[in-house]
Amino acid sequence: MIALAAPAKINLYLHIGPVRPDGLHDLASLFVFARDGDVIRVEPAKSLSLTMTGPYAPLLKDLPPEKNLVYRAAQMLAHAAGVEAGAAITLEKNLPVAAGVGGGSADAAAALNALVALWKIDIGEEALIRLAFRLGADVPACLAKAPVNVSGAGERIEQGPSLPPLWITLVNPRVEMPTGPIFRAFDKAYPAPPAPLLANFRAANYQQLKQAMQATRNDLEAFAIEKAPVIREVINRLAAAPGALAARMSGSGATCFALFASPVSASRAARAAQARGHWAMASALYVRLGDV
Ligand SMILES: C[C@@](CO)(OP(=O)(O)O)[C@H](O)COP(=O)(O)OP(=O)(O)OC[C@H]1O[C@@H](n2ccc(N)nc2=O)[C@H](O)[C@@H]1O
Ligand SMILES: Nc1ncnc2c1ncn2[C@@H]1O[C@H](COP(=O)(O)OP(=O)(O)O)[C@@H](O)[C@H]1O
Repeated sequence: MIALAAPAKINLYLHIGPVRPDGLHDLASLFVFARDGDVIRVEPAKSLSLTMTGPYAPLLKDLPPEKNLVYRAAQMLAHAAGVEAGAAITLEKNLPVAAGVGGGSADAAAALNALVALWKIDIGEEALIRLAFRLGADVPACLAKAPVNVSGAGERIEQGPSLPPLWITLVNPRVEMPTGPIFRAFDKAYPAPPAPLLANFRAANYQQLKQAMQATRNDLEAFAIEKAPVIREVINRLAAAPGALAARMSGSGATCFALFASPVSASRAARAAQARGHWAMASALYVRLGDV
């Protein structure tokens, strides 16, 4: 049996540009990953099957298997590599769904990595990235767990900066925020945005990290707040939490995050959010390549 973490993805910043001919937006982002999230387990089997466990599994139970990103990842990989064997896949779904923390993308990426190992497939990195991108714009970046600079619509990935040790608190006010409509609201407000630029995100220490966060933004935040004003309150509370270095929304929302230099401060902020009835999780971040 092979078990792989499918960690929560966080966009430390997210700069959005124009729509491309393929309908996706050009973007520039720094993706980082928490040490916790969903878990994928794969075992040899004659055919392909998917079992779901965990607190958010019930939200996906009505999704037909061929729409589940994990099952689709397995089917596409088997087809691309000419694999006849099956796999018994288990998805432990701990992350909220349609939440801006890339749960489905992380699951798909972990399933690809796990099945490449289980089926002993010799697939090059570039071919795996191309296959991942067909599953979802975020999936290629989720193949890595270290910080990555992401551009294109998600298919261009480069090693990101090393960061100081960081802990993160993720808070979701239990609002589902489908990604497509948020991009469409952005298009209405900015019919001709400039090309998005990767930030020169230097963050060798906490002071630089704070400055780098102040110099960047999440271009989708205002549009998610329009749909769910509670997001603004969540960000303000996180920013005011003792020890918070920065707070922002991730992806298209509604999950927001704060960064901390100490695990105790991160856990305290998560407990405060849970006491208000929100979903919250505190975790360490993968901050450099050697971490993973
Ligand atoms: C916004 C981001 C930032 O990391 O994250 P999430 O909020 O989804 O976690 C991503 O770009 C989301 O990636 P992902 O969730 O994989 O998107 P997909 O399933 O490929 O696309 C869902 C929809 O989002 C829009 N979309 C997505 C990516 C992109 N670069 N441009 C887009 O316009 C399209 O309308 C698309 O139909
Ligand atoms: N394994 C999966 N986990 C979560 N969502 C999935 C999965 N497979 C398919 N989906 C679909 O993908 C959509 C986006 O989910 P998710 O990746 O959690 O959100 P986001 O892209 O905002 O982070 C969900 O609404 C769901 O219908």
